[in-house]
Amino acid sequence: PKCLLLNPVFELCVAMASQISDKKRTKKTKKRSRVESEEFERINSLNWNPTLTEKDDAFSFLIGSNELEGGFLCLEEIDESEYNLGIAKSSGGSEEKGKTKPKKQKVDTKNEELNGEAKGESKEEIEEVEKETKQKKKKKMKKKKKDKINKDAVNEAEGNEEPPAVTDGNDDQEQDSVDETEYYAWNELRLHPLLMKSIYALKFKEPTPIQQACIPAGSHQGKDVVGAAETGSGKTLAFGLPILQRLLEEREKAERQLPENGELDDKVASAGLLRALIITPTRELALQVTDHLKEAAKHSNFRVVPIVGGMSSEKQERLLKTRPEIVVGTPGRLWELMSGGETHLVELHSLSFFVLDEADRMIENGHFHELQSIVDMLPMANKSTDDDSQKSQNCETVSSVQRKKRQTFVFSATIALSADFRKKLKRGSQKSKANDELNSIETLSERAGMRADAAIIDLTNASILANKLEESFIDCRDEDKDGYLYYILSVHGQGRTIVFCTSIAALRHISSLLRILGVNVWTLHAQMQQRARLKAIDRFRGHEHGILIATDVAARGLDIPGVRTVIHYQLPHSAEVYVHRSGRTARAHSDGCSIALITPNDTSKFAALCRSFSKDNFQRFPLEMSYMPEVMKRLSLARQIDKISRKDSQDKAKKNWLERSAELMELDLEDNDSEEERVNNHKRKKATSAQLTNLQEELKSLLSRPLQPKTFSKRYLAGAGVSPLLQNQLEELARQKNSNNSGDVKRKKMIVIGQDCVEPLQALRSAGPETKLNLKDMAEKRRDITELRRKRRETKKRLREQRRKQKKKLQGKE
Ligand SMILES: Nc1ncnc2c1ncn2[C@@H]1O[C@H](COP(=O)(O)OP(=O)(O)OP(=O)(O)O)[C@@H](O)[C@H]1O
Repeated sequence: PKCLLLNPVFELCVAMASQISDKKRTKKTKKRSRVESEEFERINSLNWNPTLTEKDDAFSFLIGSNELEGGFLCLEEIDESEYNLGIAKSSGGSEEKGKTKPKKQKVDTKNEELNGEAKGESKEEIEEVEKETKQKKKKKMKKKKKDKINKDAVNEAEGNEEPPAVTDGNDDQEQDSVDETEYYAWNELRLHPLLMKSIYALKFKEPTPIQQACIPAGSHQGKDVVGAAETGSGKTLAFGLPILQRLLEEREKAERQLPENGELDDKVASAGLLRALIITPTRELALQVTDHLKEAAKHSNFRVVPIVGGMSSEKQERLLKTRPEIVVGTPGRLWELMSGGETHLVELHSLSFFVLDEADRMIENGHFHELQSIVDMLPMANKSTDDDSQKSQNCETVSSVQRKKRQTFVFSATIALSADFRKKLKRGSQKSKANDELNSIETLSERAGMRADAAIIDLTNASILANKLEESFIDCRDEDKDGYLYYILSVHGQGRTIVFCTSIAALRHISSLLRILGVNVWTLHAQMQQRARLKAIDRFRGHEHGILIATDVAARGLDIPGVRTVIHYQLPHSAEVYVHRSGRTARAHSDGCSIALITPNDTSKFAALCRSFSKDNFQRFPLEMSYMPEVMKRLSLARQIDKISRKDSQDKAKKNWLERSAELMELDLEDNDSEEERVNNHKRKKATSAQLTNLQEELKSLLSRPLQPKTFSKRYLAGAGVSPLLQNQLEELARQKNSNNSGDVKRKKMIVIGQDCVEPLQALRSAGPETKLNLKDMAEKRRDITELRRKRRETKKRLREQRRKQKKKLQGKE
């Protein structure tokens, strides 16, 4: 912060501290660097092969790898034990300190052993080094304590906030295995060493732009933040790290004060109180954010608990009894517990951070009533005490200090920031309209207590879409959609794919068809049980080429590495949802592509979508039409099978319902059918069942072969679905045969089917620019169609009028 930089005494202290730590680090690393420089010289002398492909490079996974270990919490895993129910309820910093110590020692020894082994030192030498290190450590700890006290005195005299501790790399030997220089981009953000430890573990080499912008504003300047950045750009840590940073600083400050005046600081006394409340629109997102923050808070021992619907309230109340500092939840369940007077959730006087993730979704229907109630319960600096006590009936004491200090973070990839956002905030803070509905981001932020000097960080570009996302579309008739979907999934089914539908009916329709066609898919929609929802995501996550068919419940926030393709089977209702859906791919440092299936009815919607992203041309997804006859043949069989099976299960369900109802009412069901009808029914059933068997067998035989283009003949070699090695061998064989037949012009070349079995992004990239669709052409075509329709309507009207007149004339004559 500026105030710290302006303070010469503080600057001097920091400079001295960093000099001392630099000297120590130099001594320690001297020996190691000698060994390393020899090794570097040897490596430098080796020939570098620039043609080495990423595939051949055994170490390519180290570069730009995004296979991050995230992991969803399965419902079965959400257990009290995970949230340290054993921890004493008011766990102060000292307790946590005590808890971490033995672990530290264990890690130290382990690392020292490893270091010793690596350098090939003798046992005596290792012991000597160990002794020396221990002595140095003791001396250092003493000095550090002294320094801290001095620094604190200076800071307090100058009225400054405590700067984050400067790490010298010796505190924790665990960091020795990490090359800190690779993480130099984080230095500017001056994060607490315990947070840096988590960042090393996560292997995030540098902060993302939104993190770079939000961390100083949110942590060191203590500002409210409105953050907008593309999907997958790391917004969770952009608000998560400032929260953890400030909580750590507070804890350390209070711990230092303890031995001096012998009294507990307010904030230490409030340990075990709710400090941060994070609200997300979906349960899956809440669990994911919890997971992510837990990783970041791993070394600082702050507890993060998810409170979401679909789990038993009692279980969640038990989790809240552990008094976690950070709660992440969805508005519905949070409000249910808050309105029921859940102690931990209504003690809001201690709340220092209020976060709205995916804020623009919160103001949409279905969320804002509960959210409004939660927001109204927050102690506000600009409300009168009467108002407060009325609004927060269950809220206990309201400390004005906490009220003033609460920070509000509002984040989304598609925040619709109006030009006079700041002005509105300012006006709002002077005159709050109690009856306003939270139907805009501005009113929502204002009512949540956002201050007028909030940092507004908007890093979205004109198109709002992720940078590394390639978009495309397929224009088709309604009845061909299923065919194209099956085509993409079978010819280009590489990597993970999410297929988005707008309605659950459409989701059920395509998932049933695809399963009949032998494509393994998982489904996710809001009507599913929470346990099944989490299981579907877990399974999808666990399968390299998994396919998830989902409604927009999965559109926001879901972070699954390796999602290569997003297919919009039905276009979403808004541009925002399109952005979020497409944002499930091309996350962090990865790329990906989206494919929209556009029917004639969708064209105007699609054009509006393109306009809102300032795009005037869109790429057509390249299709190999010779596959389509085979695709449609399979699809036709699958549709017939689906129809028969559906009818059968409907009949069974109806019969079961009738029988159950009769049983409940203690009635006997009479069979009114005549003998003839019964025989006919039986015959019909038998015929249907035989038809079903035939269809299934026919489809089975088609599915046993790879998908073939129409011109398939002996000259083609089937290569789809085979291993890459066999594929190469087949291609080589085809090349040999082609070169042998080169004189025969009439004979077709031998082609290996499946050689275009590449992921959609690759197919799109190799398709070339000629496949781009100009939106202006599209608009012209649309105008022509509208004109044609208008003319048709007019002709019809004229004809109707003529007929009416003729009829009248005839009646007059009669
Ligand atoms: N500094 C970083 N370096 C590398 N990866 C990061 C970094 N920060 C976060 N990530 C990873 O990037 C991915 C996306 O992060 P996150 O879910 O926070 O994005 P987001 O911006 O909230 O996306 P969305 O708008 O879709 O919700 C996650 O897998 C996360 O672990």
